Amino acid sequence: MHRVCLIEDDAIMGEALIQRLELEGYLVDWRRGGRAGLAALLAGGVDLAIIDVNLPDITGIEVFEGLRAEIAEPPPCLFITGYGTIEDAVRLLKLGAADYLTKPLSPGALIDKLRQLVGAPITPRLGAAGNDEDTRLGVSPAMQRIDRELLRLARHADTPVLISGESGTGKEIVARRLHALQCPAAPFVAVNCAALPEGLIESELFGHEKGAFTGAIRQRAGVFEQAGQGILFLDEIGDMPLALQARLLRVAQERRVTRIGGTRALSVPARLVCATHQALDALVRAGRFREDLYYRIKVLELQLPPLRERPEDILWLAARFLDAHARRFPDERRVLREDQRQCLLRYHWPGNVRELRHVLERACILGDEDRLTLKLPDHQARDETSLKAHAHAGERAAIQAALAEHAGVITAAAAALGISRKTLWQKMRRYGIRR
Ligand SMILES: Nc1ncnc2c1ncn2[C@@H]1O[C@H](COP(=O)(O)OP(=O)(O)OP(=O)(O)O)[C@@H](O)[C@H]1O
Repeated sequence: MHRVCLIEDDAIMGEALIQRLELEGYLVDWRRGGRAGLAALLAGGVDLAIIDVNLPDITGIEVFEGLRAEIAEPPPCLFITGYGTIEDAVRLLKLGAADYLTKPLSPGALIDKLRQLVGAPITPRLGAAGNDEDTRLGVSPAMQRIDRELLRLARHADTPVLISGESGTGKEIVARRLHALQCPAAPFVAVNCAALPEGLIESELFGHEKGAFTGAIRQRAGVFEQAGQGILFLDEIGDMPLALQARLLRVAQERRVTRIGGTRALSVPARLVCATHQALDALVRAGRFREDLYYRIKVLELQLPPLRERPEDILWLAARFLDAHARRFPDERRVLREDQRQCLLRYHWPGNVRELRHVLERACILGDEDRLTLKLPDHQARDETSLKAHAHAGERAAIQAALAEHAGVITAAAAALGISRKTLWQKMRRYGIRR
C-alpha cells in the first residue's frame, strides 16, 4: 500500500482528503504543521508527500527545502497552493517539486495526480485470501456505498458487525478492508465456524488451561485472546452450535473470557465481525440461532449484493484479476476480447466474485499469447428462466442499437430512447457498453 504524508493544517480539508485518500486505498499519515511534517518525511517510509504551501509554523516551501537539504532523492512532493500564487508554484517546480494543484482543490484531480506520480495503490497482503489485490471493493454504487460505510464503522471499533451475503461475494475481503481501515497493525484472526470440529470449537474460541481436559497438555489461548486489539472474524456464524452460542453471547457482552478449566476472566478487546451466507432471522425462527445473540451481533449490518446484481463490478474485477495474474506470471499477460467481455457481463455468476476469479485464472493459464481461453460453465443455460435477465438483454440491445444509429452521440441516442443523458450513461456503464 502506498504511504502518503499529508501536511495540511486545515482540519476540514485534512479530514476530507484523508477520507478520499483512504477510500482510494492509500495509507495516510496526517501532519498539521510544517515542522511535524518535515520530521515525518525525514523519518522515511513515505512514498509521496502532499504539502500545503501555507502552514502555521514554517511554509511548505521551507519543508521542501529542509527535506532536500537532508535527502538527495526525496519522495515526490505534490504542493497545494493558494489560488493566484503562481510564483510559489514556479519556484517549487524549479526546486524540484513533482507538481502542484491550486485551491479550491478537487479531490478527483488530486487522485489523478497521485496515480500519475506513484500509481494506483497496491494494497496490503490479504492474508488468508492469499493475494495482493487492491482492497477497494468495487465501482458499483452498492459497493462504493459499502466502502464509505466501512470508513464510518472503522471509527466505532467496539461495535460488532455482521456481514451477510451469498458465498463468494467478498465477505472476508470486506472484513479485511475494515481491519485495514481500523487497526492495520493489530491482528486479524479468521475462524470458519462451519469448518471447526465440534469437539474443538469451544477450546478454539475460548482457549483452555493445561489439563483442562484429556489431551490439553499445554495452555492455549483462544481466538478471542489471539485477536488482541484487532478483529476476530467469525465466518459462517450460523453454523455455531447452539450450545456455544450462549457462551459466545456472554463474551461478546462482557468482553471478557475465561479459558476452559480456568478461573480468571481475561479482557478481550477485539472487535467481533461475523459473517453469514444464511438468513439468520430464518435460523432464529427455526430455533437454530439464539435471538439475543442475533441482536447482539447485528448492531451494524452490511449486506453484500451478489455479483449479478452489480454488473458494473464485473469488468472492473476482471481487469484486476487479469492484472494480478500478469504480475505473478508476466508471460501470461492476457487481454479480454470484446465478445468475451460481453460473455462475462451476461453470465449470472452463481459463485459470485470467487467464481469470476477462478474462471479468469483458468482462462489465463489455458490462454495463448495475449488471448484468453474463456470457458463459462454451461453458459447456454444461464438464467434462461430469469425475466430480469431477458429484460436486461433487451435493454442492452436497444441501447447498442440507438448508439449505433446515432454514431455514438449520447445526447441523440438518449433522446431516441426517451431517457436522460445521465440515465443512458449510467446504463452504459452498468452494461459495459462503449460508444
Ligand atoms: N472486492 C473484491 N476485490 C477483489 N477480490 C475479491 C473481492 N470480493 C471477493 N474477492 C475474491 O473472491 C473470493 C471470495 O471472497 P471471500 O472469501 O471474501 O468471499 P466470502 O463471501 O467470504 O465467501 P464465503 O461465504 O464462501 O466464505 C476471494 O478469492 C477474494 O479474493
